[in-house]
Order: sequence, then C-alpha cells, then structure tokens
Amino acid sequence: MNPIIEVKNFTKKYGDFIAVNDISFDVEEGTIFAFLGPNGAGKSTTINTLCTIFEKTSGSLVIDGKDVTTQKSEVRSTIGVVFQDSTLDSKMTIDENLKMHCVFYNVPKKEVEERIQFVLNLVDLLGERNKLVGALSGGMKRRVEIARGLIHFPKVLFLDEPTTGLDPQTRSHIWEYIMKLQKERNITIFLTTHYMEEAEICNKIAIIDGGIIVAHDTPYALKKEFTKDKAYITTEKGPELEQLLAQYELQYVKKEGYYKVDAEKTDLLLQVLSLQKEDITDIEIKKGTFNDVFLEITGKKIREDA
Ligand SMILES: Nc1ncnc2c1ncn2[C@@H]1O[C@H](COP(=O)(O)OP(=O)(O)OP(=O)(O)O)[C@@H](O)[C@H]1O
Repeated sequence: MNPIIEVKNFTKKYGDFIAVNDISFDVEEGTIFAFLGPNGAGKSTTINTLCTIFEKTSGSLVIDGKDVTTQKSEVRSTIGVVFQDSTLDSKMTIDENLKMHCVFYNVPKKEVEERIQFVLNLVDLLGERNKLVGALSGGMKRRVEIARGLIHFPKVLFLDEPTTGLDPQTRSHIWEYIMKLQKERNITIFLTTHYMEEAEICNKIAIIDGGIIVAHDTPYALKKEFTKDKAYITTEKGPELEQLLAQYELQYVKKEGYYKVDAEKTDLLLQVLSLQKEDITDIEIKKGTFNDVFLEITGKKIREDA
C-alpha cells in the first residue's frame, strides 16, 4: 500500500500552548480515513495545516510526495477541500460557481464543460446546474461544495463534517457519493465527522485527544479492542442467576429489572443460560458500538451535547 498523506512528528503551538503534540500517522492512497476527536482536540489545526492554511511549528507533513510547507501550490492542486462553512456565492448559479472555480484552478478552457458535467453528474445535480445557489436546500449546497472540491481532479479530498446538519436521507446520499469517489476514482478521502456510524464505515480511523493520537486502526480492530458484547438477561430467579454467573466467573451488573452480563465468553454464557432456561424470560445480545470505543478511549462523548 502506498501512503498518500504522511504526517511525521507534527507539532503546532499557538504561543506557548501546544495544540497538536508530536503526532505521526499515514493515510493509504484510495482509502477513506476518519479523523475523530472531542472538541478542542486538534482536528481543525491538523487539517488546516495539511491544507496549507496554517503553518506548522515543527515536523513534516507530506501529501502525494509534496511538502505542505515548501510546496504549497503543488499541494493545493493535489487536494480538494470542503469545509463546514459554505464559500459558494449564493447570488450565482451552480454553473457559474463551478466556472469561477475552474478559473481559480487554471482548468484548461476546453476542459471546463466536460469537468462540470462530470462532477455534477457524480452528485446528481446535472439537471440543476442553472439554479441559483441561494435557492438550494442545505443538502444540495453541500453536494455543490463536493462537486466544486473535485473540479480540478484532486487526488485527496478533505471533508470537514460533510454531513453535519443534514437529514438522514441526504446524509446517506452524500455517503453514496463519497463511496463512489473512492471506488471509481480512487480518490483518498480524509474526513471528520461526529456521527460514529459514519466513522465505522471508513477504512481507517485516527482519534486525537488533547493534541495526541490516542488510537489509529481499522474500525473493526478498534471495536475488537475497546468494546465488549453484552447480554441483557431478564429472569424470574435473580439470586440463582447471580450465583451461576459468579460460579462461571462471568462479570455482570444488576440493573433495574435485568442483568447486564459480559457476553465475550460465549461457551460459559451458554452453559449458564441452559441451566437457567426455565426461569429466563428475555435475553438480548448487544454488540459494542463505535460510541463505546470513543467513550472508552477518550472518556468523552464525541460531542459534549451528543
Ligand atoms: N488561533 C488559536 N489561538 C490559540 N489557541 C487556539 C487557536 N486555534 C485553536 N486553538 C486551541 O487549540 C486547541 C485545538 O483546537 P482545534 O480547533 O484544532 O480543535 P478541534 O479538534 O478542531 O475542535 P472542534 O471539534 O471544537 O472544532 C484548542 O484548545 C483550541 O482552543
């Protein structure tokens, strides 16, 4: 595999305050990479530095072999950026916004029409190209932003919370486009999100907290390491169940009306269940969620208000 983003010992200080502290990670070409962290963790600082907007304090940040400090314009032509705040001109049509962007990125004149058709087709907006941006829904605007971020055919697309504030149906459409980009164009996607179910479908995840990378792996590996499956058992004979669980050394917590039991040792749990089968009135096995992973690693929810 070929790393297209290489971050080594990156540190960023604001005055004496260390916002990002000596972090290193790679992103493989053609993958979807989620960069997660609680508020103030250092996500924006890292993304803005990768996108050549901020200056690093120390370390090395390379995209597609180009250094973000010394080869800014080469990096800029390699990346597409969709940030949370819209920078579209709402008084212009979709078409005009895209044409302006083509000029900005020196897209050859004879290629402009073909590229606009290509990117609008990708986000299902070809038929709307003459509509004013100001008249579009939030979801449509986001799709135009994505189309615009792609018009110079970047190898890497940065998406800062691409689906925040969108309804579930629009969110799932945006994800279809993201997957399509990855599969059909081999574009590397670097995104932030606070929707854990979205992080889970990415190829790799890095979690940053307090300016440090605290986890970096596949969603599957992180779940395996940081979550435990649980059995929720309701029984008519609580004391007997407790006795059996203790005997088989299965951890449990007694809750109002049910028991929450460690379901990792399936064989032992099955033995307990078969011994108690006359008395058990309900059982449900719940898999660990990615929210559990995040909570376990950072001790915080992804958003304080989540
Ligand atoms: N210009 C600045 N001057 C001083 N401190 C800053 C500046 N920008 C960010 N910080 C601090 O650096 C830390 C990291 O901020 P950053 O914006 O990178 O976090 P974040 O993970 O993107 O957070 P959020 O999810 O809230 O956007 C925070 O403690 C923040 O207060």
